[in-house]
Amino acid sequence: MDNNISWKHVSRSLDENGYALLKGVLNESTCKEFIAMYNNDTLYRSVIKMERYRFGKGEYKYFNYPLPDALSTMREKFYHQLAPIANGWMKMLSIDTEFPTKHHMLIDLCKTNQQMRPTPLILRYEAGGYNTLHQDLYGEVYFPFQVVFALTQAGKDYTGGEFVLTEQVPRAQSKARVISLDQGDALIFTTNFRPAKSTRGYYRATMKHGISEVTGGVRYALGLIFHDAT
Ligand SMILES: O=C(O)CCC(=O)C(=O)O
Ligand SMILES: [Fe+2]
Repeated sequence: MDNNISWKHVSRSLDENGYALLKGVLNESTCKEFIAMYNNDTLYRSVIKMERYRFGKGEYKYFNYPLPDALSTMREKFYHQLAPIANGWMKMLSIDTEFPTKHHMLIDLCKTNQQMRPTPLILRYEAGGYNTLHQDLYGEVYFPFQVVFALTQAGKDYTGGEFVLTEQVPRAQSKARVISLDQGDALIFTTNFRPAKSTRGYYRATMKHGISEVTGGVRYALGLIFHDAT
């Protein structure tokens, strides 16, 4: 993983937009290693066919514990940098939550709420696949940011399949953003809301994410969610 991430840029972009795009975080061989893991079923605790739950069309697999080392390490590193930003948001919104500095301490908090199952996942979509707008909340304990890594290359491995982020403020319809990811890029984004500024201070702008329809080829992505699930 590229360690030259500018966390100042990340913090500013999250504050302004609710997401931050990091170019070229994973190299091509690391992306291929994750894709190769997809068919190793010993690595996963469950396989979800998205149609069955009307989540969209495609398939994803939740990793089991112990996570592959590379994934555990990335989760700890990202968490450590994102926790202070999350705490800043909680303050802005007057929410009485303070996230611990280390990821294993968040996992301990999850355990106290019976959230014990890992949530990192790999997703796979073929032509016609898509992911409906949603939020990845799996219990009362949740970390407000998550990360998605593009494992395949748009325009080469697949077409369509763009990341969509919507933002909804009170008494208005949703605004959508489409974010183009290249293979190896990481997108950090808010799981359920961002602080938006008004004349009376900050309020919560609800955000959801999804994937537009894949029109050809096969698209893979790796999702890194920090809290465990019930
Ligand atoms: O890029 C993808 O397919 C995953 C999008 C998503 O829902 C996530 O990362 O949580
Ligand atoms: Fe998601």
